[in-house]
Amino acid sequence: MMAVRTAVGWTGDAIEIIDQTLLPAEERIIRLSTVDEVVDAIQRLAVRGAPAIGVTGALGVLLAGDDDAEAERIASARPTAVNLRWAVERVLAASDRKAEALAILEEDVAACRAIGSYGRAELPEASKILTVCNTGRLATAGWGTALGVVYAKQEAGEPVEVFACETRPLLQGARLTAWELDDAGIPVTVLPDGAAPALLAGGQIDAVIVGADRIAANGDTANKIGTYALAIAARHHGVPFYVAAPRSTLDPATPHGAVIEIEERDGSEIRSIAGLEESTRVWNPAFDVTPASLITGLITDAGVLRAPFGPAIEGVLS
Ligand SMILES: CSC[C@H]1O[C@H](OP(=O)(O)O)[C@H](O)[C@@H]1O
Repeated sequence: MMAVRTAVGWTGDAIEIIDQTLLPAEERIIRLSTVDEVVDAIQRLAVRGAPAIGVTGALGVLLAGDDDAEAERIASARPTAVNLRWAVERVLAASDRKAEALAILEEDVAACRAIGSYGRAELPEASKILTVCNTGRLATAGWGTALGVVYAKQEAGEPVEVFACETRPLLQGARLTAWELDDAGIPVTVLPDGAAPALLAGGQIDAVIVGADRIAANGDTANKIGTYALAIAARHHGVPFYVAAPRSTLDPATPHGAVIEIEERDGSEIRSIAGLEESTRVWNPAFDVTPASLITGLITDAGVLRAPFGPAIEGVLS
């Protein structure tokens, strides 16, 4: 079994993940020993979160043997998180693929800690943070990105409280962030996604911190659906809005947010909540794009990047 209770680990000949579809009711660790199992786990969000699926993809290449077509199935399992294809292609190009895959895992652990440290320095000592989706140890190989900032504050003995949007339709906030933070002894309040602007209007939130699935060269950021609405409300109420992500989520090949492919998921994820007929039409995008103009800073493992984001991103990737 995994020593560290994070999203993904390597046993030496298989991948182990926490099956996040079962949380919070059950913390079950499952083994992924084939490419089919890896693709299935990524697509049904048994393992999820841009950095975590990147690490899973990297380790998945080791299960694909020398069949690059099988590795491509992993890289294309979900389209929006840049980390997945980036990690698969980096391992495919390596002379020692196992060493490269394990290096990607260890780099993510270190990146999470660096993000935590840089993010902590951005916030008041006692902070109330609003977030969406899940960006903690269930979304990375380490302690998380946006939630990594929260864990860094806890580790430093600074008072921190989190308000977590439930994050419909799959409820990553209500099911996963609340479970993680309760487990860590960090105060967390779950709220309906639609209540976030009213919470921001109340003036008690010190910062909004979210994760990212792909950050374009100009700083436009794709993240869980609902993030854009948070950014608009935060700007309207003068609350700082940060995106926390490792450099592996920066995508210089994508010039701006309008060209980021947004994963559209099956309508059954919505219909099942409301008991809708199969004939009911549904639009179920998994992500949206927040324009760089609404972002206060990009908290990365190389520091906090500020506008103009283009040169700043180029600087940390050069
Ligand atoms: C550490 S950021 C992870 C990022 O991925 C999540 O999406 P999903 O749960 O569909 O994998 C969400 O966008 C998070 O911000």
